Amino acid sequence: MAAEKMLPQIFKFVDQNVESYKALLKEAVAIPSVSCDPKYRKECIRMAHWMQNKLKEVGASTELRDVGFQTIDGNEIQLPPVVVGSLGNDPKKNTICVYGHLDVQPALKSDGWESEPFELVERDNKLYGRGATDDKGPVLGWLHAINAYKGIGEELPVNLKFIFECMEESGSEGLDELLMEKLKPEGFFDTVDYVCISDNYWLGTTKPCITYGLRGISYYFLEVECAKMDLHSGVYGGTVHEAMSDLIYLMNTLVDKDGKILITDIYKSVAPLLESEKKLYNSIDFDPEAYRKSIEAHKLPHNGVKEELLMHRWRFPSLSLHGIEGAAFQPGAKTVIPGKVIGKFSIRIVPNQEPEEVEKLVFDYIHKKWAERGSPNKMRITAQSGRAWTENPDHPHYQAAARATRLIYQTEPDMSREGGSIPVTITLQEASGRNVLLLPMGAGDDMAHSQNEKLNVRNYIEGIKLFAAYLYEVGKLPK
Ligand SMILES: C[C@H](N)C(=O)N[C@@H](Cc1c[nH]cn1)C(=O)O
Ligand SMILES: [Zn+2]
Ligand SMILES: [Zn+2]
Repeated sequence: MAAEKMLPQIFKFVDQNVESYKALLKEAVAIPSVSCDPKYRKECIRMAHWMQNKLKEVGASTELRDVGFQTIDGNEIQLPPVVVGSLGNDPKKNTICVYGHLDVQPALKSDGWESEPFELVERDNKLYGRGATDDKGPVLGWLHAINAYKGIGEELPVNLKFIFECMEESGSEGLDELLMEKLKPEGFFDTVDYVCISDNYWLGTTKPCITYGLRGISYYFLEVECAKMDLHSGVYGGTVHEAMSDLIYLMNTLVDKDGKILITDIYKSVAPLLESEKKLYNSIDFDPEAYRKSIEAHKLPHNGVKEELLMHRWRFPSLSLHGIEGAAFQPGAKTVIPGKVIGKFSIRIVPNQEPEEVEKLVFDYIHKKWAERGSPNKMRITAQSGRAWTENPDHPHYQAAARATRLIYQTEPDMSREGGSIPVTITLQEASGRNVLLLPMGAGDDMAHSQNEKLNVRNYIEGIKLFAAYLYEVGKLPK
């Protein structure tokens, strides 16, 4: 069928199937595939099986690849399998490798959700539920786009390969090894021409973007132990060196009130800002005041200057303090001295910071501060890290995605970077040796990881059309 006719037919098919797309997302959201909590590991495994079946239903050949075990507190825990698949092997067609993740961040209604997080609910044309935008909606978008071609009786314009994991929110354990030591030697990437990931968001709420950079992440667990058990503060207070005081001391040495990281030499290897790069930020559509209002922040740092905010979100490192395990976080006046506390913080790392180098700087700094503290308690710090990634956005692959975006949204997409991390992206770039592109489905106010995560119905449905148009545009690229 001629292109002018085929895509409009696909779009019509998509519009006719909106309810079934919502229903499938509801099914996926109902599986609480929280990867960071071993309590939910069975659900992550169930999620991988669910996805394998869905891929089979669209005609893909699939397998579940075992990636071994994870050690938590000395216990070996089975990692969820990675869903690997392929659809089509026509040597005349381009092949796209699509990656996505099926695991989610934890969520409880009591965190402040308006409805049950694992029950997809529609309110005001928005689909609320954990994983709706990160990343179950986008992953299902690929299935629906494939189905739409089938639905109008058309062949897919490309061959597809799939990698769907269930540990992305927890450092993608085991995935790099699967890619580099198994799939690559087996020839999985030999026919891959392009890699596409839909696991980030537009910068704002109206303008689409295509993303060519991600920050990496270096995540730390800082443990201080003063006793083998929690202690009554009335009985033991004044007679022990408290672990919590030591931890707060250490955590308070990491970053100043304006967000400047205080770790010695941490900025040393950050890629210098070039004049040519500086200019890129001027043209990006980003309204700091709307951004501030959307999160109800009192004031933004960097004097609220657009370019500065974007640079500090995309190309400079930031350090966040996340929480303390073992602390009395529940409501009520608990009078306990915790025996052991684990402070959690992370640094979003950027080109040209390497995780090993950052980890060493952090460890050295913490050990120095610990020596200065002079506490007799036991202190231990561990880390898990993923690298930053950037790509060439002038590549024909990006031009194809821009054409698809213009067709769906009738506007020129911004070329953006992303402050978040998808640890496997750079590994996919290295394993395939091909151009990698991030094609976001959701909007900038979707609140991934937060309370009331949502995906706009419009973003979901137009996103499915965008994926279908992207497959078509990549299909036209010379082989
Ligand atoms: C951008 C992506 N959707 C995402 O949310 N990634 C996580 C990855 C991560 C790594 N360690 C823990 N989570 C993120 O950026 O936080
Ligand atoms: Zn996430
Ligand atoms: Zn994600």
